[in-house]
Parts: sequence; C-alpha cells; structure tokens
Amino acid sequence: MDAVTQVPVPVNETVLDYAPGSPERAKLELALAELGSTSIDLPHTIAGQRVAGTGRKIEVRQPHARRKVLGTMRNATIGDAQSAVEAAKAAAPGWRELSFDDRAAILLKAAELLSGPWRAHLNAATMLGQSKTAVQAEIDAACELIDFWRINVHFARQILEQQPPLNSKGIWNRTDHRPLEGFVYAITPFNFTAIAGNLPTAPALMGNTVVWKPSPTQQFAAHLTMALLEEAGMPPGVINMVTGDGLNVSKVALADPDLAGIHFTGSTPTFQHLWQEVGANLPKYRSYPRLVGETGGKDFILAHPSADPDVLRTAMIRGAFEFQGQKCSAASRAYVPRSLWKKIKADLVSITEGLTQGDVTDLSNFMGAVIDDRAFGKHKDAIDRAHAKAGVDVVAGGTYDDSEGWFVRPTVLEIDDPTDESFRTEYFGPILSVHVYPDRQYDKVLDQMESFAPFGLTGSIIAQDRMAITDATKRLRFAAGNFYVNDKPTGAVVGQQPFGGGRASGTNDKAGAAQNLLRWTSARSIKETFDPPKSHAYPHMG
Ligand SMILES: NC(=O)c1ccc[n+]([C@@H]2O[C@H](COP(=O)([O-])OP(=O)(O)OC[C@H]3O[C@@H](n4cnc5c(N)ncnc54)[C@H](O)[C@@H]3O)[C@@H](O)[C@H]2O)c1
Ligand SMILES: N[C@@H](CCC=O)C(=O)O
Repeated sequence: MDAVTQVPVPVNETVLDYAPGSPERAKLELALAELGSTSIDLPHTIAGQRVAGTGRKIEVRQPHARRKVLGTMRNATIGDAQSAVEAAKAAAPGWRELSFDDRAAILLKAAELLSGPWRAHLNAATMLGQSKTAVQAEIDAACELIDFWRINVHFARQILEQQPPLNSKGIWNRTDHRPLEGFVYAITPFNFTAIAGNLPTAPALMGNTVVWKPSPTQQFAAHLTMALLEEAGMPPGVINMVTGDGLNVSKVALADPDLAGIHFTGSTPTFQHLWQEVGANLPKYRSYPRLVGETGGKDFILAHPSADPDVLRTAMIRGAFEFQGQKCSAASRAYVPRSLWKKIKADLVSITEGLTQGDVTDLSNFMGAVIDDRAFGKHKDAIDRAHAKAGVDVVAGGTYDDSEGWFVRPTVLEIDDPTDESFRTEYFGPILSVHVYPDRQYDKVLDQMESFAPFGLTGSIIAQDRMAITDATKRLRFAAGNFYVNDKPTGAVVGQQPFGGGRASGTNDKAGAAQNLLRWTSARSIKETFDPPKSHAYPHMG
C-alpha cells in the first residue's frame, strides 16, 4: 500500500526506577534468576535459521562473577560469513519492495514488545552479560532502544516526505529515497544493548538488508534482541547475525562487491582498520560504501572558577563512574581551579571511596565489573603506572581485584602535568584524571585541553558565570559533538541530544537522528514531463 500515512508521534520511554517493592523490580528479579541459572547456546541467525556453527568456542561470562558462563557461541567461519552475506543479498529485493509502513510497523511493534513483555528479560541479560546495574540497564536496553526504534520511524517518515519544492510548468519532480544497492555490514560494541539493536535496524528501516556482527561480550543480550525482532515480524534474511570476533566476517564482507555500507560503533583503531580495508578494496565495489562510525572519546569536564561545587562534584562522579566508566561519553579528564578543588576534594574522595561495587544482581550496588580480563589488565597497568609515576597522586581508588569478577575501583588521579598521557588515552574504564590549575590560568588551560586529546566526542563546562559559559561554548565548538552546560557529559537521550562526535571520535552521523538515516538511502530524482518538446529547434533560431 503506497498511501502517505502519518506515523505515531514519538515520545521518550519513561525510565522505571526499580525501587524496592515496585512491580518492575519483582519482574526483573525473576528474569535475573531465570537467565542467570542456565547456560545457553548462542548460535548465528542466518536467513532466519539458527546455525550452530563450527568455529572456535567463545564463552560469555558474567563480568562480576567471572566463573559463571551465560552462554557459548562459535566464532564465525568464512563459510558462515558467506552464508550471511548471501542471505542478506537474497532477502534484499523482497524487503525493499515492502512498503515503508510495513517496515516501520515491525520496529514499532518491537518497541512495544520491549516496553512490555521483553523489558525485564533484555534488561536482565544486559545486567548479567555486561555488568550493568538495574538503572544503567533500564536506560540502555529498555528506554534507549525503544526510543531508537520509535524515533527513527518518525525521522524516516520525514525523510520520505522530502520532495523537490519546485516544479516548472508541465513538469512533476519527485525524489525516490532508495535503499543502498547491496548489503549493510553492522558491527556493534559491547557496552550498549541499544546501540547493538540500533545499528542493524536503522539501515533495515530504510529498506536495506544487513549482516550484523555483535561484540562477543554483548552476545547474550544480542541473542535476545534478535529473537525479539523476529517476534515483531522481522522477515528471514533481513538481519543476519553472525557471532564471534568478526575477523572472518570482515574478510568476506569487505571484499564483496555488494558491500554498500558499514554501520560501526566501537573503538577508533577498529574503525580506522575497517576504513583502510575498504580503501584498499575500493576498485572492487559496485558503489562507494557508506562508512558510518562512532568511536572513542576522552571526554572532559572543564570547571570555571565560578562553578557550583556540588554540581561539579556530582558531574565528576556520575560522569566518570556510572557503568564503570565504560561509556564512550564518560568523563575521563577534568580541569579544576585550585579554589574549587580545595572545596570539593575531600567529599569527592570520600564519596568515590564509598561507591558500592559488586555483583549487579544485588541492586544496592552503584557499580559492577569491567567487561573482561583484557579490560581488567589494561586498567591494572594504568593504575600501576599511576602509582609509580612522579607528579601523579592517586587520591581515590587505585586498587583492583579479579578474584571473583573483573573489579576495578573507581579511581581519581590528581596530575600536575596536563600533557600526561592519561589526558589523551582512552582507557574506557573508571579512571578520572584531574588537572588542578591556578584560577588565573583558566584561559591557558582551556586552550591546552581543547585539542590535547585527539577525540571530539563529549564534554562539559561547569560554570555559573554566563560570560564564561558563552565563551567556552564558542571556544570548544569543535572539541565535542555533544556539549553539556552544568551537567555530566554522559546520558544523551534519543530525540533530545542526537549523539556523536567528530575528530577521532567518528563520522558524527548522530545515532537516532535523521542525519544517520539519510546515510542509508541513495536518492533518485525523477523528472516527468507532461508536454515534452517535439522538435530540437529553439525559438531564437527563427
Ligand atoms: N561514539 C559512540 O557512539 C560510541 C558508543 C559506544 C562505544 N564506543 C566506543 O567503543 C569502544 C568500546 O567498544 P568495544 O570494546 O566493543 O570496541 P572494539 O573496537 O573493540 O569492538 C567493536 C566491535 O568491532 C568488532 N571488531 C573488531 N575488529 C573487527 C574486525 N576486523 N572486523 C569486524 N569486526 C571487528 C568487535 O568484535 C566488536 O563487535 C570504545 O572505544 C568506546 O568509546 C563509541
Ligand atoms: N549515548 C551514550 C554513550 C554511548 C557510548 O557508549 C551517552 O550519551 O552516555
């Protein structure tokens, strides 16, 4: 049916609070008990079929209880990757012929299923597999993913409505918002179930078929997301999920002439590697693949001497340590004037030392564990280095323990030298580097921190002086794609603060916004002439 319809007006999903005695808490606890008590197979899904695979076994463990295995997958082989690519190509003609309304209805139904019967299970899977607390899982696996699905439908409809404003007499101009010719390769990170669900479904909404390669450490929740999409009516072959490290999948997908785009979120080195591979393969492709990648950050909090100390301290703690600092947006460097540091240091340290950490199924914990042994090792090295380095004072945390899970204590480093490597390296964990500066050197510090790190993802200015806010907003224009005034630099809400950054942080195509969806279309202009000329001659020729 080609009728031009309106889609439901999008609203952000309400964040439930999981207070003791609440119905949502009771459901979550049941789901945690159910999912945490067994270990399941995590097969590929190719052409709508579950495929066990024959590659190397990879286990998904609970990061906070590392001996507990939630599930086992097989690393995708070259054959698995070929099957997934072929399935995506085979499903493409039928999927792109389906009306937009039919495609949109599948995602709107998925949003409703997640808002209702699937909520507790996807949240529980995200808590167990990625060590998120109840509230961190709720804002990610439930609310943000629901928002992506609903709000993308709204933006997609707006895109389809965009038509040429001008028509000469006797002419009708139209725009056909075609999907890309070929398949899209979606590669997703471990830290957000919402991002993992959005990256394959945004191109699919625009009529593309997809090969989806989730992160192995997020595979438990990804497996459930795939099942949810199927229940919502996603046809076989539209999204083909292959498990494992992705190396074989890239060997196949990046060499395929029909690679139409990559939808990536993850680290900067991985995206740069993929871009280089695409560059090397360029002559093989039928079209120029669209490369959309949101990557790493070294996100800042800049405090002006006029800052409210309580606002600053709270932004630092929440911004740096929620979800163990494993958000691309996490505050990992802060610049604080000496006058304010004197006011906040004692409280900042005592609150940080008091943050409860442990098994996330105990809902009294503020934090869980870092994702895996590799992340644990990286943080151990960074903390050992901090203890050993002159000019670096470990004022809070600075310990780690992997006897039960991969626990790294929230750590605050006070560092004399603003050019220390910890102000430019993304550790992706609970380490906050603080440079305390003499108040009168605010301008110099602002200039230095603006581009010392190679990234440009998120950042905050904390100030009460309006002139300082205006000045920082101008001077830090390119330092962050998401810029916050008197708030932490994390927690963007779909439809409110479209998310993404520039410089080494990515292509800034803003997940959950029309900019992103446009990348998955290739417009065709159609001109129809009702009274076409029937002679080649022009009037001036006489
Ligand atoms: N800017 C954003 O919106 C955003 C959001 C979330 C995470 N991140 C970034 O993601 C990183 C953390 O996530 P991560 O540890 O999962 O990142 P990662 O780069 O290690 O992995 C991302 C994905 O790429 C896959 N991968 C790696 N090499 C591959 C290859 N050759 N072929 C195919 N797939 C390959 C991984 O298996 C995973 O699925 C951080 O740098 C963080 O800042 C950015
Ligand atoms: N969009 C999230 C971060 C996603 C990256 O990990 C935020 O704004 O905190």
